[in-house]
Amino acid sequence: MTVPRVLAVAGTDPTGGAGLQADLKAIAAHDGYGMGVVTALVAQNTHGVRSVHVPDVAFLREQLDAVSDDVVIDAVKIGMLGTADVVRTVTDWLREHRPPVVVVDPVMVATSGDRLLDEDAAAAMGTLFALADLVTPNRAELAVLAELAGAPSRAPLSSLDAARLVASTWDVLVLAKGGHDEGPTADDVLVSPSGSVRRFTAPRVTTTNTHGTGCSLSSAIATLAARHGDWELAVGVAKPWLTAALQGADGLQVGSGNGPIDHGAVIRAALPVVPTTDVWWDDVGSLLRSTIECGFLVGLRDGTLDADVFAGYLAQDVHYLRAYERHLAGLAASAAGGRGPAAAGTAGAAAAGAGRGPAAAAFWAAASEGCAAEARDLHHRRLAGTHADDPVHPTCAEYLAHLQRAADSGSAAVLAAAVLPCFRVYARVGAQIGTAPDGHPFADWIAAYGDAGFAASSAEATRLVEEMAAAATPAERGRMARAFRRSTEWELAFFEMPLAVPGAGAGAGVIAAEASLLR
Ligand SMILES: Nc1ncnc2c1ncn2[C@@H]1O[C@H](COP(=O)(O)OP(=O)(O)OP(=O)(O)O)[C@@H](O)[C@H]1O
Ligand SMILES: Cc1ncc(COP(=O)(O)O)c(N)n1
Repeated sequence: MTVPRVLAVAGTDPTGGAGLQADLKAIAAHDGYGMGVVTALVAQNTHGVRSVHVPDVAFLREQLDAVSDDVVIDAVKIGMLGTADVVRTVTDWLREHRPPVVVVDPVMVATSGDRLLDEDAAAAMGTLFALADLVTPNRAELAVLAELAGAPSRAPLSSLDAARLVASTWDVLVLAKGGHDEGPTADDVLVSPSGSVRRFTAPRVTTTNTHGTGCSLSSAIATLAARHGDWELAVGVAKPWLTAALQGADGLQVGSGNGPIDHGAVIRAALPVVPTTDVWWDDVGSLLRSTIECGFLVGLRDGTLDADVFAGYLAQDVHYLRAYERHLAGLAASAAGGRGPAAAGTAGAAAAGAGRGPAAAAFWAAASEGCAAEARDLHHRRLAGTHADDPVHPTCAEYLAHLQRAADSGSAAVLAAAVLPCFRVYARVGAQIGTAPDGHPFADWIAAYGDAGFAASSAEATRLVEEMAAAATPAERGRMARAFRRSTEWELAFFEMPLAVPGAGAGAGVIAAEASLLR
């Protein structure tokens, strides 16, 4: 089954709620390929129409021909036409290039009350209807069309009779929309030229954000009719989609008047939720591969690493852990509501209370204590007498300076993102290295990397950072992402440091080459 190629011929709405912009969203929401020919440029927003510019009809024809000369059109939806000249131009084009599905939404007056079709143009609509499969008037438009079809203006017909008259007059299906009716349901009635009727009912949604419902419904129906080849199926699928879009409308917060419906409501509900920290993790994929493959870790895994090189690495690790321990303690204090990096208080994740509370504080405090114990143990057990007095290597110093900047940023969320790679990279390295055979020179170290408790800590740290990212402002989330990426770069540099050629920058070259674009 190919993706339906659906052309919308309509006016514009720069705020994206109605007209061509809404059409394209509705078509995309139903897995169609949307195309658009502009009949009128409308300066409007959720409060109403400010002005309308109708381009020359010769240009309109050029737009229409540009599409039909090149693309097979499976369905066309016609919306705002504006003037009688435009109606005639579109009608002439349609006579020559009639696609298999033609839906006309006879847009006459906007929700705001502004006229979108000249009075003399309504009369020209009849010839257009005769070329259509389906016409979708609202209540007021149906009354005008019924009059055009010869109904007496002094004794108005019921909606059903008006729809039957319009359908039989132009041999077209009519969907008489009930959005402007009252009652607990919003019912649309599909009437055929022979007078048969099918009612589509939906709960009425309590909202003032109904801008563009008509445009969206007709585009959805055109796309679905092109796919299913059946009008009742098309209306039956489009109607609950529209109801869901209305239910989501208040959540959009677009404009302060009659806002748009949420065209993405149904799709969003079906999309997988991708945690922010997973997005960051994917972003550093190549750094992680370089880390796993670096000479130091390969030597550690296969046991060929020089013991003195390893001791030199551990000496730097001790320097690192002592600072890292302080940052984790800072996060614990901040999570507990005391003095910590968030105390300087930017509005954002910390202010929203994310990643805070006694459990978060206890987690960071335990992690900090774990670090302190690890540093002491390494210092006494592994380094005794060898590298105990090594000065801080520039790579280690720069990584720590990066963590300090994160701590000084005033955002606990940024600091939490900056400390996270140390958890995650080590847990990943542990999982990758697996278990060492008996007698392996670095067996105890490899066991520490692969410790299940450490993997669980990494998962918990990730969960807390995820919470903070979810509550952060976009700007703060961006700073978190960059702090995370930068720390991951430093993790790689740290592993490359022991085997780096002296004077070559000891890993700093990697940072220069792969550094984040923005710090
Ligand atoms: N409050 C509502 N709750 C549920 N459905 C609604 C509501 N308002 C409108 N609808 C539905 O929206 C669709 C459009 O109907 P409506 O009668 O409002 O057309 P319209 O006036 O052409 O739309 P527009 O607001 O774009 O001009 C119909 O399916 C209608 O039943
Ligand atoms: C270009 C254009 N087409 C149609 C409508 C009707 O939509 P609504 O009645 O929801 O304002 C509109 N406002 N603008």
